[in-house]
Amino acid sequence: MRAADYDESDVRVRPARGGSRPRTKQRPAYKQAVDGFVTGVNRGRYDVLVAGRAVTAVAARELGRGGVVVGDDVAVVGDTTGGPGSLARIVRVAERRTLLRRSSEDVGGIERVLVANADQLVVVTALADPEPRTRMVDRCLVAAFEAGMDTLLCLTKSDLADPDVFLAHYSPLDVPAVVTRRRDGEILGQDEVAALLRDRVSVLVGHSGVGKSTLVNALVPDASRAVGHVNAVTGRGRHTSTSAVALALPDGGWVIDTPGVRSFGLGHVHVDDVIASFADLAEVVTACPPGCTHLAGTAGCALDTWLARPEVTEREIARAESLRRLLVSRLGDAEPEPTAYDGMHQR
Ligand SMILES: Nc1nc2c(ncn2[C@@H]2O[C@H](COP(=O)(O)OP(=O)(O)OP(=O)(O)O)[C@@H](O)[C@H]2O)c(=O)[nH]1
Ligand SMILES: [Zn+2]
Repeated sequence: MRAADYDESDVRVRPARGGSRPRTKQRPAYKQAVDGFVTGVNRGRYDVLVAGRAVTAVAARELGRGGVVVGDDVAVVGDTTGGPGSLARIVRVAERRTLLRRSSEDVGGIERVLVANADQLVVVTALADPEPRTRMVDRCLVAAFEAGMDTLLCLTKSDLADPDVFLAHYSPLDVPAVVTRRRDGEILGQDEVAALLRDRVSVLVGHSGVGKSTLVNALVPDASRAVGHVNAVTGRGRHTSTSAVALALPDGGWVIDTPGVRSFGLGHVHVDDVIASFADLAEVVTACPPGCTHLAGTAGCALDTWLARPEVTEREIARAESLRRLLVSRLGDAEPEPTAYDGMHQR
């Protein structure tokens, strides 16, 4: 959506109390609105990139609390010079292409949008030190499937452990993977990662210590400066923030780092959201009884019938098992006890 498409008629008008006639109080015309891209959120202030300038903005009240998130394409009015002390106003949020959400299990399952419009979720996992947590990886993949995002596994520290067992575990899911390792103080495989991120908006998630910062700093040469800089308006260092921040990649595209996100509450995810990412199996389960959970041994589940075919292939069995594993990972807690990944062989 371009800014030129906005005008007064786009502004949501609250219906007047006690009558059907909408309030026609003087509203600003937004013909002057310009396009922006939200790169950060900090205590009610938004960092918006407008024509290459970093602009600080507030959000119009009608957009609601949490109505603007990192990754949003917005229309902005007011002072968009980006000069010291300048403040612009976000008046409109464009329709979102994807929506990465989490539900908080503690606050009655309220769901919160984390990032808008991202193309892919990059799950960063160390092959050792710390040990990979496959359940956490599974839950990230489920969140990405629900969000409508592509997925990428980024396996770090292959200098410490062989990636083969991990890769074999995930191959039935057809999730692309890239492996990095350190040699002589240099991280190898970074160019491959950069190529997979080019011209796309990628959200990076990963547990503490997996090497995510190392990767981000290598991909975005001035990342530490961007993250550490002190906000001109609030006077606070942005590194104190735990919310997502979008960093421009030198060759095009964005990396969205999520320092506060270690897990996903998946209470908002439905069985169908997961199955939709398995076109072949989605076809099979159309024969299931209504409300089928598709878990092994569920009465009447068409997956079991399909798996019992004499001509069933090993690959089909592996895919069905992987799907069922993801469906189970959707249940349960967001923060399980850390478990060592069995079957992993360290060098
Ligand atoms: N052996 C090995 N160590 C690595 C590799 N990449 C990063 N490390 C080390 O792993 C440790 C953690 O790396 P960070 O980049 O700080 O990890 P992080 O995921 O950002 O962790 P937090 O900062 O806690 O969120 C550091 O000591 C890195 O030097 C790698 O490929 N191989
Ligand atoms: Zn079923």
